Amino acid sequence: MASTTTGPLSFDLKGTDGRARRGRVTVPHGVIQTPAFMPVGTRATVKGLMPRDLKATGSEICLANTYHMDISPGPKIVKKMGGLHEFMGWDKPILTDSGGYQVFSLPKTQLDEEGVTFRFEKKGGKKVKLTPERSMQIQQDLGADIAMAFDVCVPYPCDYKNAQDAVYRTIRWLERCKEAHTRPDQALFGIVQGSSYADLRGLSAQLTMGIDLPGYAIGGLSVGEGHSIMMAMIDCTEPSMVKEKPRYLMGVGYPEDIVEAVARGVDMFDCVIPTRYARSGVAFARHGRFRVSNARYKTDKYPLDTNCSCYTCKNFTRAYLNHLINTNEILGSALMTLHNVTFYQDLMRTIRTAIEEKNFEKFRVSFLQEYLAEDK
Ligand SMILES: CNc1nc2c(CCNCc3ccccc3)c3nc(N)[nH]c(=O)c3cc2[nH]1
Repeated sequence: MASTTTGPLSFDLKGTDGRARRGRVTVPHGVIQTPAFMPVGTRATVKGLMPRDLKATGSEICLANTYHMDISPGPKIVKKMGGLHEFMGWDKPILTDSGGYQVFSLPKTQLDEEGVTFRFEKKGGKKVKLTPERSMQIQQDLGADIAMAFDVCVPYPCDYKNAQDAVYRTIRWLERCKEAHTRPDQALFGIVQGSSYADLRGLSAQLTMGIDLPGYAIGGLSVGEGHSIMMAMIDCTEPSMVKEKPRYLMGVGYPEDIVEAVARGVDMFDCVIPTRYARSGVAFARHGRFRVSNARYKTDKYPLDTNCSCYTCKNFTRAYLNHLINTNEILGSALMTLHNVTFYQDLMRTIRTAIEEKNFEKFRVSFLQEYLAEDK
């Protein structure tokens, strides 16, 4: 087993099956078995789940967001309260994003070499500037185990020149992030960009690998390009990424995206899908996803997924969840979220076992066959 330690993060590559990898990430607050799914908790909470429930899903790490935390309550308060782990009552690993991606989705943002300026409407349209240095300061105050570099994630589609400019600016900003990042117990991850251009993906990967860091993310995907371009871009990027450090595909994704990305060498994932879809009444199961709020489930006495052993599936019927979601009851969001995140974590556990047993390809084919079957 190859083990690589860079600062506060160690990565053990325990085995491979084709390009799929079975590993383990160790950071100050604990161990993350990979391939891993990281539930998104934007404002220091995974919406609808108490930390004890989040643990029950099998989640070993959760995410919080710099941009949202900067607005409320502000990093200085979180720091004063002992940092994110103390503040949110989560003693396992945490990862924070840099805020770049979030501000790009806001209207009227302005980008220049210094950083990104955006208007924050809640403060009476006050202009706020996020820079590599400021993003590092906020993330160091928040105190997550892993911090993300401040990058430029271009929308899709994007013309070649803008995508190329974003690749070079992201590298210049990564240098500034590394310079500004001094917290010894926090790992900084670089982010590879390049939009949907194979040559820019390879260039960005090589330039990013040239900056020694504990781990690296594949950014700029899951922005509307669709599954096949996403997979093609992973194929352009992954071969240039160092094998002995973790690879994190940002913002991905549906179960079918995750399974196919694991097959291409990705170790870590994050996505709002299981939590956001739960709140809108969409449940995930082996045979695909379905909207339990649909009238056909009004008298359905079965659990969401008969294979699932989560608290929701052990105690409640689809009929009851149909009722809760259709009456907008808080319990509906909580029970659906608990199930969906458990489904994702059970999928990751099955993936890890399949890689260990060297039958990941067989698992990939059989999972996709059942999950994507038309006769839902
Ligand atoms: C959904 N598709 C997608 N998401 C992307 C993100 C955000 C990933 N989610 C992180 C998060 C963490 C805490 C709270 C909320 C979200 C990206 N982040 C960065 N920095 N760079 C990207 O290129 C980039 C690309 C993405 N595509």
